[in-house]
Amino acid sequence: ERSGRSFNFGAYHRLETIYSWMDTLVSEYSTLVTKLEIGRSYENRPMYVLKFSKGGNKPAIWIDTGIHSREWVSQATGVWTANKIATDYSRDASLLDNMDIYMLILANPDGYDYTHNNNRMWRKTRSENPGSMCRGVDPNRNWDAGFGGPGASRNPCSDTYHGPSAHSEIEVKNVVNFIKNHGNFKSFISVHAYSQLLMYPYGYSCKNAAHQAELDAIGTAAVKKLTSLHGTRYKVGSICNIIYQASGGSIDWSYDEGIKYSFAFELRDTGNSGFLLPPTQIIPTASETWLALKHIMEYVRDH
Ligand SMILES: O=C(CO)C[C@@H](Cc1ccccc1)C(=O)O
Ligand SMILES: [Zn+2]
Repeated sequence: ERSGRSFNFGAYHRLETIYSWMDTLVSEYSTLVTKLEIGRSYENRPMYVLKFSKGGNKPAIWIDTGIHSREWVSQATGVWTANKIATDYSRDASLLDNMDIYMLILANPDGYDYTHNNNRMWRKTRSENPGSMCRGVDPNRNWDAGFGGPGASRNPCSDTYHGPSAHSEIEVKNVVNFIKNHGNFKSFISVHAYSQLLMYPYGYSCKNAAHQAELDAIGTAAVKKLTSLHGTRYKVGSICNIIYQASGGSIDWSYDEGIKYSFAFELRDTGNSGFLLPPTQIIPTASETWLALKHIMEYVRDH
């Protein structure tokens, strides 16, 4: 069946359902979308990346959702966005004439499964920590960017535990290897929830990034378009300045790798529902976020 028609984009789905939906998307848009396995998780679940391309290997944009498993509107937005890219660009291919887009919708599959079957509020990976009863590393503190600095915990029982070493988590290592092997990413976008923020580096320190003014201008323009749809208000700024100091974050690593256009979204809401955002808000959230994503991607294409 056509993935776009029978699949309910306005609901939160289990891991298996999202995986099988990916296969219907690929089969339906086989000239545009391919599915790559970039590695496996700690519990041996495949990490599938969807590649959107008109052929060959062009300068690329990375989008990951669901790195923190409890932030369900992030993965749901990833699913909606993948479908949107496929449906829009199988007709109007302007963006994909010059760029490829890679989407990792389930960046933390073990954690996502755990939120459905055990603990809805689980955030981290599910790796075992030697010498501790507590499991999991915060995958957004595990990157080699100010690793182990302020804004992460050395306590395995903490939700911001940075892990024994940078890239200790296979879920992080798989992405690092993929990005390095590809070697031509221009943009790295990581999607979280909640707080309604569009952030750029750095988190590991409150110093200005070299391209701070440009990133701020892009973010401000992107958020203006987002707000135009449903009036949702976002703040723009560096991670350290508008949320808190956080070391070992993914977009700090990508920026310091030379991927200039590195951003992190914090989707709806501002705390009323928090991580338990009602499914009725999935499509409005994904739709408004698309306007910001599209702005960023078109800017990257043109610069
Ligand atoms: O999960 C969060 C709730 O989405 C906030 C994010 C804020 C953040 C986002 C990107 C890089 C570093 C920190 C986090 O603490 O990792
Ligand atoms: Zn998060």
